[in-house]
Amino acid sequence: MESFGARLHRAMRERGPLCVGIDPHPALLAQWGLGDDVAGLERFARTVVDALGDRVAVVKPQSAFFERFGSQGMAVLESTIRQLRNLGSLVLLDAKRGDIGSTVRAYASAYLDPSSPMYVDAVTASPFLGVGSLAPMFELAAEHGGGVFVLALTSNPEGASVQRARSADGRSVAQTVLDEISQLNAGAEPIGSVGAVIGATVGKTDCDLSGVNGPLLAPGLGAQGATAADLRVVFGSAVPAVLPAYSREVLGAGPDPAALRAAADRAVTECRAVLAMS
Ligand SMILES: O=c1ccn([C@@H]2O[C@H](COP(=O)(O)O)[C@@H](O)[C@H]2O)c(=O)[nH]1
Repeated sequence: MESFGARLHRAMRERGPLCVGIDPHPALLAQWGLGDDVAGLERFARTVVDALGDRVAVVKPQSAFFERFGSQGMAVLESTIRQLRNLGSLVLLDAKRGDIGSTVRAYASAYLDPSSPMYVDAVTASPFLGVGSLAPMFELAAEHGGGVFVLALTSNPEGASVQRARSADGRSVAQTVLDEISQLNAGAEPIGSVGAVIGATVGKTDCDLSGVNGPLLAPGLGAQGATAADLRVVFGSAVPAVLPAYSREVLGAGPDPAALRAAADRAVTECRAVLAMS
């Protein structure tokens, strides 16, 4: 069975280094002429899937925008995941799950067990209860060729006070998370299946990314103010491992499918230029 790292590596080579989020904000639904209701949610998600599902390497539905419509929203999320998988893009569910290990086991079976209706290629996870508490996710991902992206240095300004704080041995919390990811990915080729989330907005960091050997998901581009050029500043020589992520910047071009595709193409061209410079 092919690992998530290998599948992602190939998808980025074939389709370009880009992750597009499906974030149906109420303001975007209105901008697209859709209601802030389940029918609007369904139409929004379907339009993004049809426009981008066969050309973007990774699509990242943001679970929160589906959850807010209860069980009907979750049904839309399930069918969105299914449609994306049929069109060949990798599905990264942005759910940022984390808990004590016995509960994480349930999250793992919800998202990383192929028999689950919510089965995706990869999921985002929060390490606030310790990276080790996420072990059931890492184990199930490894068993079924899935991936896990662990928050390290998030794109929001509030993250720094926790993530840049120093732990007892002098390393930042973010570096501690990255070092644990490095151990999980050690020896993996072409790249490991446990990724780190590092915002494109965070500026120069003193983090050592050289041993991570996993994908580096970079949200914060576009609507949050970061540009493709910032990727070099944040990631330095690790920039080839970056998976740039855009949501509102691309979605704002909709609902015209051709305009959505053009926005995604622009993003991939800009990012490819930066990633190729290293
Ligand atoms: O550090 C993080 C982690 C996750 N996100 C998520 O990414 C998208 C960003 O949306 P934009 O419209 O491109 O700003 C959103 O779903 C966030 O929850 C993040 O922004 N930062």
